[in-house]
Amino acid sequence: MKAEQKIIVPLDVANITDAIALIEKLPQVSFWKLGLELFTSTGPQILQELKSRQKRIFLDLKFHDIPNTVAGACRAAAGYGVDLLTIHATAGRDALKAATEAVQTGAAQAGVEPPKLIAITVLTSISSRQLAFDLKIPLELPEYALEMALMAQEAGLDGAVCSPQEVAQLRDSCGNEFLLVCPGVRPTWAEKGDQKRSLTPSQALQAGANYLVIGRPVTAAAEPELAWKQICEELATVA
Ligand SMILES: O=C(O)c1cc(=O)[nH]c(=O)n1[C@@H]1O[C@H](COP(=O)(O)O)[C@@H](O)[C@H]1O
Repeated sequence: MKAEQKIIVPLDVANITDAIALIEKLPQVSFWKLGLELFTSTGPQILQELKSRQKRIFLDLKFHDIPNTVAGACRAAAGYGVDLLTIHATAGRDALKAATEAVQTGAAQAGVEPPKLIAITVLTSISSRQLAFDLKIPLELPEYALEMALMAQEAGLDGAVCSPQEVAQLRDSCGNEFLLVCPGVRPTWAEKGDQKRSLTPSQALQAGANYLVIGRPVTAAAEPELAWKQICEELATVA
């Protein structure tokens, strides 16, 4: 796979018009993420736009609820025929197992390929200090992220979302088949914004990430195409 196919760009925009404008501004992007903002504002409508352009789709709805409810949501989401789907590991082992089964059922009922189900370990906007003081988690952040990933793996999920700072450790412990997706990626020239545990694209890939989610460094750049090109050039040096 070419390095640029490992970059997922989020459609973090308010409406379908802005989403289509972004997709058309960056025709080189082959993998798009549909997240909470756009899905809440416009529903699944944008999925058809992406499919008609042969794009891969990460449906990032970050489910977090009781087992019965996440199972229902996963069944419905799997029916859309997307490539990746998220759930929070902190929904717990029973919810993760129920979700794993539900994506298979939902996809089979719709006659589509099931998505890879991946678990959020610790959001990349959370610092070690916030994990300890606000969320009252007594483990060190890397250890906690690893525990969440291992629980997801035991529950039968396909992979996890983690920050680039934990990806090497997760890769070592979870093996090569486990999909590791890293947001919180920042080229040296980009602002961090609300991301607390970032590394550069080349560092994240070298550390073992399968995919990088890179949003604002590209989408909020004065020249998004140029920013995309710079990131691809950086990645080509490691791929
Ligand atoms: O699930 C995600 O994609 C995700 C998990 C996480 O821990 N941190 C995180 O930033 N994300 C998403 O990754 C994207 C990062 O965007 P930028 O910070 O603009 O690069 C956003 O769409 C977030 O919703």
